[in-house]
Amino acid sequence: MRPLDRALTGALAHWLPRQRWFAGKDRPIGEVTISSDTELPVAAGDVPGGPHDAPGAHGARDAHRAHDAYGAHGGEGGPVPSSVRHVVVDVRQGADVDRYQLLVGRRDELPERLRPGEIGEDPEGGHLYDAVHDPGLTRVLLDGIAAETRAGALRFHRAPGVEIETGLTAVPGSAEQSNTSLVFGESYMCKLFRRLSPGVNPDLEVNLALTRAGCEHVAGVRGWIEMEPDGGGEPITLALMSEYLRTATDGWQLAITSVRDWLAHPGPDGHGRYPGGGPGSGGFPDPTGRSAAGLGRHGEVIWENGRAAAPEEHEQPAELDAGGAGGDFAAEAERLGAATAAVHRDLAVAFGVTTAPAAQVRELARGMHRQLDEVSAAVPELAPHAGPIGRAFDELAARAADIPLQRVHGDYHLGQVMRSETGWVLLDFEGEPARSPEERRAMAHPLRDVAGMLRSFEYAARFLPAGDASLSPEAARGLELRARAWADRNREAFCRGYAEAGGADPAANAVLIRALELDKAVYEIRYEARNRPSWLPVPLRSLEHITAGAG
Ligand SMILES: Nc1ncnc2c1ncn2[C@@H]1O[C@H](COP(=O)(O)OP(=O)(O)O)[C@@H](O)[C@H]1O
Ligand SMILES: O=P(O)(O)O[C@H]1O[C@H](CO)[C@@H](O[C@H]2O[C@H](CO)[C@@H](O)[C@H](O)[C@H]2O)[C@H](O)[C@H]1O
Repeated sequence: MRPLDRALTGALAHWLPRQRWFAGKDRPIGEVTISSDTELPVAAGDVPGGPHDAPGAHGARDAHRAHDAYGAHGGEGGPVPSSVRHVVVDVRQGADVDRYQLLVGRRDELPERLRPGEIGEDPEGGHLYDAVHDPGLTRVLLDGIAAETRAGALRFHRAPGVEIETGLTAVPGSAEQSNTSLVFGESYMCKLFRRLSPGVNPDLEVNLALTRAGCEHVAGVRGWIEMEPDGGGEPITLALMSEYLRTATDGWQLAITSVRDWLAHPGPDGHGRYPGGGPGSGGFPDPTGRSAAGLGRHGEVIWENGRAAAPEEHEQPAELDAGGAGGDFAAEAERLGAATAAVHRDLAVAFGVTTAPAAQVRELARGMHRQLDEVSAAVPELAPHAGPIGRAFDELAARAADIPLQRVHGDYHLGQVMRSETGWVLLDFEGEPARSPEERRAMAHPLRDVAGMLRSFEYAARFLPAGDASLSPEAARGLELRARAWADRNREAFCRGYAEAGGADPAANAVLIRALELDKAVYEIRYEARNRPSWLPVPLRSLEHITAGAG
């Protein structure tokens, strides 16, 4: 192995667990090996910070000369590379080996803006860094798609009939996400799938099919990148480039804004404050400067039904009507339900529908139990809820009947939808990142997506207070009552919109949807433990509510 590669793999063992998209934060890394390494030459161009933008960038035109590629002088932080390495690494953690892709740049000196992406040092001098933050280098992706380039095993594709505008600067997306997205100008969003799976990525497969079907609820596909595997077989999808929804707003942000309004909503006594700021934030002051009604200075319940409060745990006081606050989300939730039903209809046409016999439903319930056992063993906080959750799965098995199956979104939540000026757009048909490729592409009952979105309403409602460790138990209980009111209102509106637009009625499938929702909650517990441990209280609080009284 070259000293440079040894340095890179050694540094990655420390760097990878600190990345948001790295899925194995709960286990130590045994070994990192490079499975593919392709140098991508960056063509001359006008992108700010690009190789030819640096004063004195002599030698940069010959992209194949490794030293010159990194060795020209001048510009902010020294020489600007004229090529970037596309590296695929295998990461061994115990018996598991996961494959990740990286764009690795090398500079003699790292400018300030690239320092957060530093991976490690080159033994011959200089720094290796995550090149997704370097617009001078990431343009190679856009240029490659525009020109349908081939480089080593990499294949760049343009969507049929699409012209690509080049010369756009890429900025990494700022959203909370499992992959890395680059926004080119205001035109394209290119998502680099960080953890690679064999074969076509369902996000590409489904988005292409829905784009071809003229579905108005997806971002149109503009291109993609894939890699031919060693020894042949189906190409591995590396990236998907879609139309950038410039004016659209993330569903999660819209929902959180609504929740914030609701928590700050004044009530009859004029008391209270809005205390929370989300997991790990330590809280922040009431942005409205006024008091939240129903809640005391520390968020505790101080009024209910016009008197001092001491509600039963499951009581829903009349004042806790989440429709009363400004920024009510229910009309949007209903529209989102209708858009979801429309996409399910298009998916059914594009990929077909099959019937799962009752025996398969019982197998589904067994799979839910298996996941519950695994996650309960790994995350002790789940154990107290395992009994009621398991009983919901048993009930699904006991009442099993034939159900229809089709392709679905598979990991549906508020961060996967955007509200554009024309309506809701669904994103990211990749399925749950922790599932196997076969599971991600498997057909499922469409209510699985409905259950996913119901979980997301539970998350949005609790996200702000969940991170505030300074709340007294009573204050936390007061905020929990408010969270429930918001979640219930939006859950109901979403389900109504879904059923009225022709989707299966969740109310008529109560056993199935409860099992699906609890199964998703168990998945979330594992997801948070592995990826964002500070978020664990969010699904746990919701589980406390959902499983309370279930025996
Ligand atoms: N086509 C697009 N236009 C604008 N923003 C987008 C687009 N696709 C995704 N986003 C934004 O990026 C975020 C992450 O995208 P997503 O596809 O869910 O990535 P990941 O698989 O990494 O979670 C979304 O929540 C949304 O805010
Ligand atoms: O968007 P991804 O495909 O990467 O999905 C994974 O990450 C999600 C978080 O980014 C995670 O979603 C969970 O957190 C959301 C809030 O951030 C919440 O709205 C969802 O309901 C909750 O499941 C998702 O589970 C995971 O697969």
